[in-house]
Amino acid sequence: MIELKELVKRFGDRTVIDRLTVTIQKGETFGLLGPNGAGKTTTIRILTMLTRATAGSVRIAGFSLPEDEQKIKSLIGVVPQFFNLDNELTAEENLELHGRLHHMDKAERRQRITSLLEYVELDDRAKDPVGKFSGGMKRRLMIARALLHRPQVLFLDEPTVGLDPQVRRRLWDLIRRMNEEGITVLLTTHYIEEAEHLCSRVAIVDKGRLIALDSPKELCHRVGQFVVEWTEADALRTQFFASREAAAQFVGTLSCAAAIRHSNLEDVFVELTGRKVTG
Ligand SMILES: Nc1ncnc2c1ncn2[C@@H]1O[C@H](COP(=O)(O)OP(=O)(O)OP(=O)(O)O)[C@@H](O)[C@H]1O
Repeated sequence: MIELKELVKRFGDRTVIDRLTVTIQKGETFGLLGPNGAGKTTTIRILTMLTRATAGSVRIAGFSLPEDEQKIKSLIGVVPQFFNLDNELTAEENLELHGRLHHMDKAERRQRITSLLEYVELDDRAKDPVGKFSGGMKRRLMIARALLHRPQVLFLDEPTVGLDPQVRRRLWDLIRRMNEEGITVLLTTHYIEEAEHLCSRVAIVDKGRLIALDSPKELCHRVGQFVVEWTEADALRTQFFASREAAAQFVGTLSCAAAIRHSNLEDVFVELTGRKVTG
Protein backbone atom coordinates (compact mmCIF):
# COMPACT_ATOMS: atom_id res chain seq x y z
CA MET A 1 0.00 0.00 0.00
CA ILE A 2 2.88 2.39 0.86
CA GLU A 3 6.34 1.90 -0.60
CA LEU A 4 9.33 4.03 0.30
CA LYS A 5 12.45 3.22 -1.63
CA GLU A 6 15.86 4.69 -0.79
CA LEU A 7 14.15 7.84 0.48
CA VAL A 8 16.53 10.73 1.18
CA LYS A 9 15.79 14.19 2.56
CA ARG A 10 18.47 16.81 3.02
CA PHE A 11 18.18 20.27 4.46
CA GLY A 12 21.31 22.02 3.16
CA ASP A 13 24.15 19.64 3.88
CA ARG A 14 22.20 17.89 6.67
CA THR A 15 20.73 14.51 5.83
CA VAL A 16 17.64 13.94 7.97
CA ILE A 17 16.32 10.88 6.09
CA ASP A 18 19.03 8.54 4.95
CA ARG A 19 18.05 5.96 2.30
CA LEU A 20 14.89 4.80 4.07
CA THR A 21 13.28 1.76 2.46
CA VAL A 22 9.99 0.49 3.94
CA THR A 23 6.96 -1.31 2.50
CA ILE A 24 3.66 -1.12 4.38
CA GLN A 25 0.94 -3.62 3.51
CA LYS A 26 -2.72 -2.79 3.03
CA GLY A 27 -4.58 -3.09 6.33
CA GLU A 28 -1.53 -2.71 8.57
CA THR A 29 -1.13 -0.37 11.50
CA PHE A 30 2.49 0.47 11.00
CA GLY A 31 4.60 2.53 13.39
CA LEU A 32 7.62 4.73 12.83
CA LEU A 33 9.28 4.73 16.22
CA GLY A 34 12.24 6.88 17.15
CA PRO A 35 13.43 9.71 19.39
CA ASN A 36 12.82 13.40 18.68
CA GLY A 37 14.65 14.45 15.55
CA ALA A 38 14.79 10.93 14.06
CA GLY A 39 13.06 12.12 10.88
CA LYS A 40 9.56 10.74 11.51
CA THR A 41 7.64 13.97 10.90
CA THR A 42 9.72 14.71 7.82
CA THR A 43 8.83 11.26 6.44
CA ILE A 44 5.11 11.95 7.02
CA ARG A 45 5.49 15.40 5.45
CA ILE A 46 6.93 13.81 2.32
CA LEU A 47 4.16 11.20 2.18
CA THR A 48 1.50 13.87 2.62
CA MET A 49 3.09 16.14 0.04
CA LEU A 50 4.00 18.99 2.37
CA THR A 51 7.63 18.70 1.30
CA ARG A 52 9.52 16.87 -1.43
CA ALA A 53 12.09 14.14 -1.05
CA THR A 54 15.64 14.94 -2.16
CA ALA A 55 15.95 11.46 -3.69
CA GLY A 56 14.25 8.08 -3.71
CA SER A 57 10.72 7.04 -4.60
CA VAL A 58 7.32 6.96 -2.93
CA ARG A 59 4.30 4.95 -4.05
CA ILE A 60 0.91 4.96 -2.34
CA ALA A 61 -1.85 2.57 -3.49
CA GLY A 62 0.03 2.07 -6.76
CA PHE A 63 0.42 5.79 -7.48
CA SER A 64 3.73 7.66 -7.50
CA LEU A 65 4.89 10.95 -6.09
CA PRO A 66 5.13 13.61 -7.38
CA GLU A 67 3.37 12.62 -10.64
CA ASP A 68 0.09 11.43 -9.10
CA GLU A 69 -0.22 14.04 -6.36
CA GLN A 70 -3.90 14.83 -6.93
CA LYS A 71 -4.94 11.19 -6.99
CA ILE A 72 -2.93 10.43 -3.83
CA LYS A 73 -4.46 13.44 -2.04
CA SER A 74 -7.90 11.90 -2.43
CA LEU A 75 -6.71 8.56 -1.01
CA ILE A 76 -5.04 9.79 2.17
CA GLY A 77 -6.14 11.37 5.44
CA VAL A 78 -3.72 13.28 7.64
CA VAL A 79 -3.73 14.04 11.36
CA PRO A 80 -0.79 16.37 12.00
CA GLN A 81 1.12 16.56 15.27
CA PHE A 82 -0.02 20.08 16.11
CA PHE A 83 -3.63 21.22 16.36
CA ASN A 84 -4.67 23.02 13.21
CA LEU A 85 -8.40 23.28 13.73
CA ASP A 86 -10.14 26.63 13.54
CA ASN A 87 -10.89 27.47 17.19
CA GLU A 88 -13.52 30.05 16.26
CA LEU A 89 -15.59 27.53 14.32
CA THR A 90 -17.75 24.76 15.76
CA ALA A 91 -16.82 21.08 15.40
CA GLU A 92 -19.38 20.73 12.63
CA GLU A 93 -18.15 23.83 10.79
CA ASN A 94 -14.54 22.60 10.89
CA LEU A 95 -15.62 19.39 9.20
CA GLU A 96 -17.84 21.25 6.75
CA LEU A 97 -14.85 23.34 5.64
CA HIS A 98 -12.77 20.23 5.03
CA GLY A 99 -15.60 18.58 3.07
CA ARG A 100 -15.84 21.62 0.80
CA LEU A 101 -12.09 21.64 0.24
CA HIS A 102 -12.40 18.02 -0.87
CA HIS A 103 -15.29 18.94 -3.21
CA MET A 104 -17.71 16.61 -1.45
CA ASP A 105 -21.32 17.31 -2.41
CA LYS A 106 -23.68 18.70 0.20
CA ALA A 107 -25.69 15.55 0.91
CA GLU A 108 -22.55 13.40 1.27
CA ARG A 109 -20.94 16.06 3.49
CA ARG A 110 -23.93 16.20 5.81
CA GLN A 111 -24.20 12.45 6.10
CA ARG A 112 -20.46 11.93 6.73
CA ILE A 113 -20.24 14.78 9.26
CA THR A 114 -23.13 13.37 11.29
CA SER A 115 -21.84 9.81 11.24
CA LEU A 116 -18.20 10.77 11.97
CA LEU A 117 -19.09 13.03 14.89
CA GLU A 118 -20.92 10.04 16.31
CA TYR A 119 -17.97 7.77 15.50
CA VAL A 120 -15.53 9.90 17.50
CA GLU A 121 -18.18 10.49 20.20
CA LEU A 122 -18.45 14.23 19.69
CA ASP A 123 -22.01 14.33 18.34
CA ASP A 124 -23.25 16.12 21.47
CA ARG A 125 -20.60 18.84 20.95
CA ALA A 126 -21.23 19.41 17.23
CA LYS A 127 -22.38 23.01 17.71
CA ASP A 128 -19.67 24.03 20.22
CA PRO A 129 -16.69 26.16 19.20
CA VAL A 130 -13.54 24.04 19.06
CA GLY A 131 -11.68 26.57 21.23
CA LYS A 132 -13.54 25.11 24.23
CA PHE A 133 -12.45 21.53 23.54
CA SER A 134 -9.90 19.54 25.56
CA GLY A 135 -6.76 18.16 23.86
CA GLY A 136 -8.30 14.70 23.50
CA MET A 137 -11.49 16.08 21.96
CA LYS A 138 -9.52 18.17 19.47
CA ARG A 139 -7.48 15.12 18.49
CA ARG A 140 -10.66 13.09 17.95
CA LEU A 141 -12.12 15.87 15.83
CA MET A 142 -8.93 15.96 13.75
CA ILE A 143 -9.32 12.21 13.18
CA ALA A 144 -12.96 12.70 12.11
CA ARG A 145 -11.81 15.42 9.73
CA ALA A 146 -9.08 13.20 8.27
CA LEU A 147 -11.65 10.42 7.66
CA LEU A 148 -14.32 12.63 6.10
CA HIS A 149 -13.49 11.99 2.44
CA ARG A 150 -13.17 8.20 3.02
CA PRO A 151 -9.38 7.81 2.70
CA GLN A 152 -7.76 4.38 2.34
CA VAL A 153 -4.65 5.42 4.25
CA LEU A 154 -4.45 7.46 7.42
CA PHE A 155 -1.28 9.22 8.58
CA LEU A 156 -1.12 10.04 12.27
CA ASP A 157 1.85 12.09 13.48
CA GLU A 158 2.35 11.53 17.23
CA PRO A 159 -1.41 11.02 17.72
CA THR A 160 -1.40 11.05 21.52
CA VAL A 161 1.45 13.42 22.36
CA GLY A 162 0.62 15.56 25.39
CA LEU A 163 -2.54 13.62 26.31
CA ASP A 164 -3.06 11.95 29.65
CA PRO A 165 -2.96 8.13 29.80
CA GLN A 166 -6.74 7.65 29.98
CA VAL A 167 -7.38 9.86 26.93
CA ARG A 168 -4.50 8.13 25.15
CA ARG A 169 -6.12 4.72 25.63
CA ARG A 170 -9.43 6.00 24.29
CA LEU A 171 -7.63 7.21 21.15
CA TRP A 172 -5.91 3.83 20.82
CA ASP A 173 -9.34 2.17 20.80
CA LEU A 174 -10.43 4.54 18.05
CA ILE A 175 -7.31 3.89 15.96
CA ARG A 176 -7.76 0.13 16.38
CA ARG A 177 -11.39 0.36 15.33
CA MET A 178 -10.51 2.32 12.17
CA ASN A 179 -7.88 -0.24 11.30
CA GLU A 180 -10.34 -3.11 11.82
CA GLU A 181 -12.63 -1.35 9.38
CA GLY A 182 -9.95 -1.64 6.70
CA ILE A 183 -7.96 1.59 6.84
CA THR A 184 -4.19 1.31 6.55
CA VAL A 185 -2.61 3.36 9.33
CA LEU A 186 0.88 4.82 9.43
CA LEU A 187 1.66 6.49 12.72
CA THR A 188 4.74 8.05 14.23
CA THR A 189 5.42 7.86 17.92
CA HIS A 190 8.12 8.07 20.52
CA TYR A 191 5.92 6.28 23.04
CA ILE A 192 7.08 2.69 23.34
CA GLU A 193 3.75 1.55 24.76
CA GLU A 194 1.86 3.10 21.87
CA ALA A 195 3.93 1.24 19.29
CA GLU A 196 3.63 -2.03 21.24
CA HIS A 197 -0.14 -1.73 21.67
CA LEU A 198 -1.16 -0.57 18.24
CA CYS A 199 1.33 -1.59 15.61
CA SER A 200 1.46 -4.85 13.67
CA ARG A 201 4.99 -3.83 12.61
CA VAL A 202 7.36 -1.14 13.69
CA ALA A 203 10.25 0.55 11.92
CA ILE A 204 12.75 1.82 14.45
CA VAL A 205 14.43 4.93 13.06
CA ASP A 206 17.35 6.90 14.41
CA LYS A 207 19.02 9.90 12.79
CA GLY A 208 17.06 9.28 9.60
CA ARG A 209 18.18 5.66 9.29
CA LEU A 210 16.16 2.50 9.57
CA ILE A 211 17.77 0.41 12.29
CA ALA A 212 15.22 -2.41 12.65
CA LEU A 213 11.85 -3.42 11.22
CA ASP A 214 9.58 -6.18 12.48
CA SER A 215 6.59 -6.87 14.74
CA PRO A 216 7.10 -5.57 18.30
CA LYS A 217 7.13 -9.19 19.51
CA GLU A 218 9.83 -10.28 17.05
CA LEU A 219 11.97 -7.23 17.83
CA CYS A 220 11.83 -8.10 21.54
CA HIS A 221 12.64 -11.75 20.76
CA ARG A 222 15.68 -10.56 18.88
CA VAL A 223 17.32 -8.97 21.93
CA GLY A 224 15.99 -11.64 24.33
CA GLN A 225 12.51 -11.83 25.78
CA PHE A 226 13.60 -11.46 29.40
CA VAL A 227 15.72 -8.81 31.06
CA VAL A 228 17.58 -8.98 34.34
CA GLU A 229 18.12 -5.59 35.97
CA TRP A 230 20.41 -4.96 38.91
CA THR A 231 22.44 -2.12 40.39
CA GLU A 232 26.20 -2.27 40.47
CA ALA A 233 28.42 0.58 41.64
CA ASP A 234 25.36 2.87 41.56
CA ALA A 235 24.69 2.12 37.89
CA LEU A 236 21.70 0.20 36.53
CA ARG A 237 22.89 -2.89 34.67
CA THR A 238 20.82 -5.04 32.31
CA GLN A 239 21.30 -8.35 30.60
CA PHE A 240 19.00 -10.14 28.12
CA PHE A 241 17.96 -13.79 28.12
CA ALA A 242 15.89 -15.96 25.80
CA SER A 243 13.96 -17.60 28.65
CA ARG A 244 12.84 -16.83 32.17
CA GLU A 245 14.76 -19.91 33.38
CA ALA A 246 18.03 -18.62 31.94
CA ALA A 247 17.36 -15.20 33.47
CA ALA A 248 16.60 -16.78 36.87
CA GLN A 249 19.75 -18.86 36.69
CA PHE A 250 21.79 -15.72 36.07
CA VAL A 251 20.11 -13.92 38.99
CA GLY A 252 21.28 -16.85 41.16
CA THR A 253 24.89 -15.99 40.33
CA LEU A 254 24.54 -12.34 41.42
CA SER A 255 25.42 -11.29 44.93
CA CYS A 256 22.81 -8.48 44.99
CA ALA A 257 19.05 -8.14 44.49
CA ALA A 258 17.89 -8.20 40.87
CA ALA A 259 14.59 -7.99 38.98
CA ILE A 260 13.43 -10.05 36.01
CA ARG A 261 10.99 -8.48 33.53
CA HIS A 262 9.86 -8.85 29.90
CA SER A 263 11.87 -6.87 27.36
CA ASN A 264 10.20 -4.02 25.45
CA LEU A 265 10.91 -1.84 22.43
CA GLU A 266 12.83 0.62 24.58
CA ASP A 267 15.28 -2.20 25.34
CA VAL A 268 15.54 -2.97 21.63
CA PHE A 269 16.29 0.67 20.87
CA VAL A 270 18.91 0.94 23.63
CA GLU A 271 20.55 -2.30 22.46
CA LEU A 272 20.72 -1.08 18.89
CA THR A 273 21.74 2.52 19.48
CA GLY A 274 23.11 2.75 23.02
CA ARG A 275 20.55 5.50 23.72
CA LYS A 276 16.93 5.76 24.88
CA VAL A 277 13.95 6.58 22.64
CA THR A 278 12.25 8.60 25.31
CA GLY A 279 15.55 10.11 26.55
N1 LIG B 1 12.50 22.72 7.46
C1 LIG B 1 13.59 22.25 8.07
N2 LIG B 1 14.79 22.82 7.88
C2 LIG B 1 15.91 22.33 8.47
N3 LIG B 1 15.94 21.24 9.27
C3 LIG B 1 14.77 20.63 9.49
C4 LIG B 1 13.53 21.08 8.90
N4 LIG B 1 12.55 20.25 9.29
C5 LIG B 1 13.12 19.31 10.09
N5 LIG B 1 14.45 19.53 10.21
C6 LIG B 1 15.40 18.72 10.97
O1 LIG B 1 15.27 17.38 10.55
C7 LIG B 1 15.47 16.50 11.64
C8 LIG B 1 14.30 15.54 11.72
O2 LIG B 1 13.14 16.23 12.15
P1 LIG B 1 11.72 15.55 12.30
O3 LIG B 1 10.77 16.61 12.78
O4 LIG B 1 11.39 14.83 11.06
O5 LIG B 1 11.99 14.51 13.45
P2 LIG B 1 10.97 13.66 14.29
O6 LIG B 1 11.52 12.31 14.37
O7 LIG B 1 9.61 13.79 13.73
O8 LIG B 1 11.01 14.34 15.70
P3 LIG B 1 9.81 15.08 16.46
O9 LIG B 1 9.07 14.00 17.12
O10 LIG B 1 10.55 15.97 17.42
O11 LIG B 1 9.03 15.85 15.44
C9 LIG B 1 15.62 17.35 12.89
O12 LIG B 1 16.97 17.43 13.23
C10 LIG B 1 15.07 18.70 12.47
O13 LIG B 1 15.74 19.73 13.15
